[in-house]
Amino acid sequence: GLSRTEVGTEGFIPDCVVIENRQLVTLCAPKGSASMKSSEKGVGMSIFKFSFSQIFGPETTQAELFEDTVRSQLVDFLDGKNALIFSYGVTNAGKTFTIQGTTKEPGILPRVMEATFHHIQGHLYDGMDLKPHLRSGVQCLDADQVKKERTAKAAIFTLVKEIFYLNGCKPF
Ligand SMILES: Nc1ncnc2c1ncn2[C@@H]1O[C@H](COP(=O)(O)OP(=O)(O)OP(=O)(O)O)[C@@H](O)[C@H]1O
Repeated sequence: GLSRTEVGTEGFIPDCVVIENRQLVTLCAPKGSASMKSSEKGVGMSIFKFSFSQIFGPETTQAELFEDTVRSQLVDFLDGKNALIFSYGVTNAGKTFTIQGTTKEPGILPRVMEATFHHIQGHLYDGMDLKPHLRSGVQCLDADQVKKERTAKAAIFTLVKEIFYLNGCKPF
């Protein structure tokens, strides 16, 4: 399999994190660490192996991760099925980077949004008489209720514009 060692990546000590293959990671306690000292005394272990259904190494691009992990869930979601995608890990592990990403390297969330809106293009309902209700219901509004919704929407847009002005940003 692909054997590679994390070297030079911020925060990793060489040989501490070894991606053995697409399914297996070995973690070795660093020299002098508490785990290493206890294992030398015969308490606990200094090497841990973790297996996963698929490991994506540091060379993985946001686009590759999206295609290999999210795309099929997104296709099912657009077909009406439920899907849950979450990131989990210690602080600084890269959760925000993976989900949100950056302008240059957008993560899962903006990619899902783009694909979703692309998918429903031309099918958007721009009437104001249907309102989402609770988890998956829809409320049909009468003329008076529609008027209230329009007023509330206008108020929100005004508020957002004010916030943009206050922050010195261009309004949309
Ligand atoms: N795959 C990656 N490629 C390049 N840089 C990354 C990657 N993953 C994370 N980083 C960088 O590592 C740093 C920590 O990542 P991030 O903020 O996403 O961690 P986090 O798990 O969300 O942390 P916290 O739990 O503290 O919010 C950031 O500067 C981020 O840009």
